[in-house]
Amino acid sequence: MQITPTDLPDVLEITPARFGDHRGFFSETWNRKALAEAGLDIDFCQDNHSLSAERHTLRGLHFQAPPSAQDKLIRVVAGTILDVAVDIRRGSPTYAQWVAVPLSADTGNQLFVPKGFLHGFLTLTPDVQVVYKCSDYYAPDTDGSIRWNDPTIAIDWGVNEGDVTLSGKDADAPFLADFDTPFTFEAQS
Ligand SMILES: Cc1cn([C@H]2C[C@H](O)[C@@H](COP(=O)(O)OP(=O)(O)O[C@H]3O[C@@H](C)C(=O)[C@@H](O)[C@H]3O)O2)c(=O)[nH]c1=O
Repeated sequence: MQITPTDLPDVLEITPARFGDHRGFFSETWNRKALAEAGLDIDFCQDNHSLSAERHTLRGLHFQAPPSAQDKLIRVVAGTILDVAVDIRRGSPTYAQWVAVPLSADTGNQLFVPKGFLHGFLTLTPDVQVVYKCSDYYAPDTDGSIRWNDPTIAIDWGVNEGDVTLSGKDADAPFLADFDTPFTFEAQS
């Protein structure tokens, strides 16, 4: 397993080992002990799986507010996405900054997105299936979205507004400037 920090220190790219043979490959996609030894002992309790049929489907930018905030470990089992995390922790030195990491079924790489970050992805191929682990249960009352093309965040998605497929909730999501973030930055001691 290889763990690579991104430009946002708490967002990590994780690439599990794959053992290939004449049949294909085998990979441990999550091993709690191995991740705990790397400093990520997360008590995941829910697995999610989504299918996005069209290329350039965009889901995001999502969060669940405390007390139902979620750490997420995201991977792709069919196709390729551009996976994005945005720091929305009040007082963070990287507030409103984003990272984008391509995740693909071919490489099996994963993104760890902690509490306090927005998460979203753009599909780069048709028929994309994304699976991810969450550290808290779905809580619709605390579920929220920030506009995917928020001008303050200014993510370079590489697509034009008219070219993306969005849910109604995401198309009408508020902008960051109109949003009082429920997350506070906690400096590491
Ligand atoms: C997220 C979620 C949704 N649902 C339901 C609510 C709704 O009827 C249907 C579709 O929900 P959404 O439109 O919110 O699905 P989607 O847009 O795929 O939402 C997901 O986007 C990615 C980027 C994330 O990071 C996830 O945490 C989640 O927010 O599924 C659950 O039952 N459990 C869940 O955990």
